[in-house]
Amino acid sequence: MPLISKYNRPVPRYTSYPTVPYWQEQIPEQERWLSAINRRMEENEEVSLYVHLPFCEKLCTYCGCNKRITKNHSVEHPYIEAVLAEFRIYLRGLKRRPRLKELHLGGGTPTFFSPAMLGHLIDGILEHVDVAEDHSFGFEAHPNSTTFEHLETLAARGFRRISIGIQDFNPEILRIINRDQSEEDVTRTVNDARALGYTSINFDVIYGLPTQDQRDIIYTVNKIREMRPERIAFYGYAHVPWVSPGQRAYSEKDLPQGRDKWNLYATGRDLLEEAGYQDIGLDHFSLPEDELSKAHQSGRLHRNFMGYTTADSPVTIALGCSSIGDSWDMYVQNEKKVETYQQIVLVEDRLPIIKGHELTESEQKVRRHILNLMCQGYTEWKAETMRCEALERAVLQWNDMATDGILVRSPYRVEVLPAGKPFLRNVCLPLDDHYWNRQPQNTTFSKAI
Ligand SMILES: C=Cc1c2[nH]c(c1C)Cc1[nH]c(c(CCC(=O)O)c1C)Cc1[nH]c(c(C)c1CCC(=O)O)Cc1[nH]c(c(C)c1C=C)C2
Ligand SMILES: C[C@H]1O[C@@H](n2cnc3c(N)ncnc32)[C@H](O)[C@@H]1O
Ligand code: MET
Ligand code: SF4
Repeated sequence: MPLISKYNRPVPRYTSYPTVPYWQEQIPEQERWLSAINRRMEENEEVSLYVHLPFCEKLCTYCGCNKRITKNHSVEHPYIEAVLAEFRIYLRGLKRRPRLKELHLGGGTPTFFSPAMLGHLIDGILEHVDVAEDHSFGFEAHPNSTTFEHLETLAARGFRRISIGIQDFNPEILRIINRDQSEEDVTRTVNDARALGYTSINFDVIYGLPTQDQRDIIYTVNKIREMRPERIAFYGYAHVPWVSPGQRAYSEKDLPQGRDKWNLYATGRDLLEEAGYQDIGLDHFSLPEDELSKAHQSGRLHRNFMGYTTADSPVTIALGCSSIGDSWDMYVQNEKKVETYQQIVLVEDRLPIIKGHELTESEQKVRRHILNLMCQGYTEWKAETMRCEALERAVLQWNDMATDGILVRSPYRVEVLPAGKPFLRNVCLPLDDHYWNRQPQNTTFSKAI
């Protein structure tokens, strides 16, 4: 397939636009960020809350997330106190009482924390907010540390969604990526979650792990078919050893690349579709009865830093180290180092913002087009409000892509074809003014496939 060689180059994942490497130099002021949130909340007091819980007991060598490895659980208490202190700083600055629509505990490993500590965290948040009737609360679970008590504690506080890190089911692959997890751990977590009333279970799975081959993907997808989680995040392994030195633990020669990696993806996708999962766009599959599939069909899909969601993008307040907040016209990111984060919040009593970006009007339009492509597979600009300069360059490049058969063009419209779905990131690239003004060094983004 020649398309692979043409499109398999470093491309941003577009979890944000502009992407983080192109954010402004200056650090945004706390007051500016608070007024951006307040402005947004004047129209809609709903809030999406993300809490980053960075600790893990053991390093999975492929991991590209912001995490801290330790077996010392005395870190739990000061960290939770810092998160609650950070939330209180927000509450002081907000003009309205938030109505909590989404709550997501990400990591690192939220289940590193004891159930009691997580209960304390959630209670400390819920006491200051109203909860939206159609709220969606979820957390990331490591199968080897998720107990019945964790699931029970969070279910009692309104959690109905759980995302389980699987990566691969083959014990040999798990050994190579230094991951302690058994099939029994996963089955137990899934069964307990279902028994406790969780309605949406997600599995994170990765293709392209070191030494992973067709048999591993088939084996893994067959296990998925048996357990039937509502959603699958099927990620391509991102090799970024300059950010995640743990990835130097294995030889690059063992990484499936190019056509081999593509075939792993294609096999996984075909088997998932055969089992009734729908491809809803970049990396994500879901069963037709799941909210995500329904939102996809009715055009209500939204995408944020954590993947796809169904909400109409309320403001995201992000707590914890390295978290990213988003008011649609502004992003901020928190200090990444645990100790510095805690010092700023607990001692200096201010928000730990270390970078951010205020979007210009044209950046907001580009962001809208990228979201449309990622969430609906098409975008349009007949309306004056959707026009921006970036489209002039984009249209030229899209016309070329149309001849490759990955998208169709019509006046004021571009639509990605099924054959183009794996190249969604490439279809967004022509819109990225920052990228074309200043092309990055090779060590910024991971490859498309
Ligand atoms: C739980 C771990 C997380 C994963 N992604 C994120 C978290 C917290 C959120 C995230 N992902 C990226 C950014 C940077 C934002 C941007 O530039 O727009 C954030 C905040 C993008 C990203 N993700 C990975 C890499 C290498 C990059 C940057 C470069 C690029 O755009 O390619 C690796 C990676 N991390 C996660 C996944 C699923 C993943 C790759 C598939 C989890
Ligand atoms: C949160 C999820 O992110 C995925 N994840 C973490 N690191 C990487 C990487 N380097 N490449 C691809 N996916 C990754 C895992 O599947 C994890 O469960
Ligand atoms: N840490 C958990 C796991 O690996 C959750 C996903 S990775 C952030 O299973
Ligand atoms: S994959 Fe999950 S458990 Fe493993 S190091 Fe990354 S955050 Fe921790």
